[in-house]
Amino acid sequence: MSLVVKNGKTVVEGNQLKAINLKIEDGKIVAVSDQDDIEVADGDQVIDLAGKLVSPSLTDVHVHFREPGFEGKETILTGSKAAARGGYTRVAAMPNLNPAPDTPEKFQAVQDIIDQDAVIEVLQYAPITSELKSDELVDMAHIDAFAFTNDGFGVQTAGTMYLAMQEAARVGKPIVAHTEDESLLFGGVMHEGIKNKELGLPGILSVTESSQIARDIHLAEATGVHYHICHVSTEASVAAIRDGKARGIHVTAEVAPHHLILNELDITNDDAKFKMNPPLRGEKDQAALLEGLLDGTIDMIATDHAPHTAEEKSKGFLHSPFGIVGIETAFALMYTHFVKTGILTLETLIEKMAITPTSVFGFDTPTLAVGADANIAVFDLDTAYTIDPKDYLSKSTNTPFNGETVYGMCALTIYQGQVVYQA
Ligand SMILES: NC(=O)N[C@@H](CC(=O)O)C(=O)O
Ligand SMILES: [Zn+2]
Ligand SMILES: [Zn+2]
Repeated sequence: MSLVVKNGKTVVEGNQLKAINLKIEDGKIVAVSDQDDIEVADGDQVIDLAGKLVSPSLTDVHVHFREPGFEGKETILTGSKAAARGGYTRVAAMPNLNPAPDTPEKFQAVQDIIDQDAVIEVLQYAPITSELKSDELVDMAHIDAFAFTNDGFGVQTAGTMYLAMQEAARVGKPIVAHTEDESLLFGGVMHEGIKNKELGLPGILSVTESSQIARDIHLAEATGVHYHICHVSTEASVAAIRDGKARGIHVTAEVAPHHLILNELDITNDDAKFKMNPPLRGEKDQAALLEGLLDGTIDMIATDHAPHTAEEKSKGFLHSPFGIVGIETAFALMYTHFVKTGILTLETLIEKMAITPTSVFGFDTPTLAVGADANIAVFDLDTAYTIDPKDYLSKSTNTPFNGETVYGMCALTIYQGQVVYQA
């Protein structure tokens, strides 16, 4: 039995679309046509897309699925279903878990849950240091992760980071970094700018992030490692990355939709739905992130999907955990704020959400060509949708975007030829 997906549209270039019809068999795309001429045999399943956008499915290199240890917030099953609802068929999950997967055995235990429960491809990161504390390196040669990261925490000393990068370079794996110098934190919970003063809350300086990025870019140069930076949030960070790239250092970076769409002035009150790490920054930072995305300094969009329970998030900026969910709404929010407004083309958006997240890490790059794996996302660009927490497949609903009306919600996701989400 085959699956025929007809009457879609796909991007040719920029915002230019053309008709597309596809036939899928045994997990592969076996026919592609711009005419409605694909043969349908008895028993084939046919899905009529009525003009919706067909894209290679998305990849998110930064999610938190919380299993093992924090299953009340999310699990690999619920997180992967939520990702499928967002149009993703590949995600990379952060290792700030309990226990952290910092030995081959603990890593394999998470892999076993993924093998059993994940509805899409879930790649698990391993920590850089034991228990994500900044001293003892994990056994990088014997942990089967595609990359190492202490996300949630910065690596606090240059010496530890230097040794980690040296070893990662030796085993041919990237170092992925949450950059935060804790000696520059001073108890901050919100960007040190305008809003924290209005609300009387301790601020997080921009240099808390950018000084560690500058340090690490020099260390990456010295060690030759592929150094990838998580959730870049400040103007100075973008400048440091631009400079590093210009000097030929192997540095790559991601930005989260919330840092592109919002800034500190969007925070209405002491409500932790706006609390994430790094924080919503100033207007100049927001503009610099967009500029960095457009000029290629920032390679990709990653959601930093960080689920927390409503109870945990009810305690204001001082006492709630950092983080917001994002994987179910990232494409629609980006489409609504940047493509519909003419700032990004549809081609660029797909590039930053489906193509560069794969090419940067050496994963298979998805295409809509005959012979390719049938990993496909379909987005409805024409129907308005109000983001409703009741619709989430994630266990958690902590985001400031609930209630916002958007275009571009995912209508269908196909992973290895199987429908893993249908609206
Ligand atoms: N981004 C966040 O605010 N929180 C993340 C940790 C992280 O990504 O640093 C989390 O695990 O909740
Ligand atoms: Zn982080
Ligand atoms: Zn994170």
